Amino acid sequence: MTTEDFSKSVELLQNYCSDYLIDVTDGQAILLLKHLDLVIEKNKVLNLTRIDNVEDGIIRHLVDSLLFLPFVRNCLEKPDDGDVLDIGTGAGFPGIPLAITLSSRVTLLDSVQKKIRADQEFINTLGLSNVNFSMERAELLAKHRSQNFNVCTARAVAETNVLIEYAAPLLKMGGSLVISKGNPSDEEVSDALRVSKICGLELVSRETFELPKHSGHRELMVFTKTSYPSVKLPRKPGDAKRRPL
Ligand SMILES: C[S@@+](CC[C@H](N)C(=O)[O-])C[C@H]1O[C@@H](n2cnc3c(N)ncnc32)[C@H](O)[C@@H]1O
Repeated sequence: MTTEDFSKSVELLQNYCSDYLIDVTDGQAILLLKHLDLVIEKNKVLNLTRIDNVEDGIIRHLVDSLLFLPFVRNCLEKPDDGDVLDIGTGAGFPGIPLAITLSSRVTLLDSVQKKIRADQEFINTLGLSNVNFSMERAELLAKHRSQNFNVCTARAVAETNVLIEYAAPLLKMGGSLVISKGNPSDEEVSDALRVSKICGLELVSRETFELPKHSGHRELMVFTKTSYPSVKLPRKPGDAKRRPL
C-alpha cells in the first residue's frame, strides 16, 4: 500500500467504526491495517482467508472483528483488564483487533500449528506485548486452563451450542462468551439455549448489525456463566460436534 492509500484506509476504517460508535485512534487504526496487510501478504503462501484485498478486508475482517469490542469491554470486570481467549482465531480474528484496541491480555487459540505460527509472526511485527498463544483444541486447553478467562470470543468457528460447550469450562464464574453469527437459524438458537442451561450459561444479550456496503448481517450474542455445568466438561475432543449435548 502507498502512504496515500494507507492514510485513506485509516480514515475509511475510522469512519466505518464511528457508525457503530466504536472509537479507533490513529495509532490503533495503523496497527489494525498493518495486521490486515500482513494477513493478505501471508495468504499468498498460506491459505488463511478468502479475502485478498484491503477494501473487503477492512469491512469483513476489521469492522466485523471490532463489532465485538463494546461487548467484550462491557463483560470485563474492569475496563481494559482481564483475560480474553479467542477460540479458533485463524489469522487472528477477532483476537488481534481486540488485542490492539484493549489493553487486556488476549490469548489466541487455534488447533492448527501453521495458523498459530503465522499469528506469532504478525504479533512480533506489530510489537504487541499483551498477546499469548495456544496451539491446541479448546477441549484440551480446558483441561489445564479451567476457569481462567473473563471473556471467550469466537467468529466463524462452530455452531453456537458447540461454542457454549467449549467456553463453559474455560470461563471464570461471571465470565462471558461473546460470539458473532451471520444468520443463525431458529433451530441453532433453540439448541444453544438448551445447551447453555446444561453448561451453566445464560443468554444475556443479542444485538443485530449490518456490515457496511451490504456486506452481511451479524448477530452478536453474549452468554454469561452463572452456574457450574451439570455435566462433566470438557468432554473428549470432537464430542461437542459429533455427539451434541
Ligand atoms: C473458519 S476459521 C475462522 C478463523 C477466525 N476466527 C476468523 O473469523 O477469521 C475456524 C478456525 O477455528 C479453528 N478451530 C476449529 N475448532 C477448533 C477447536 N476445537 N479448538 C481450536 N481451534 C479450533 C480452526 O483450526 C480454524 O482456524
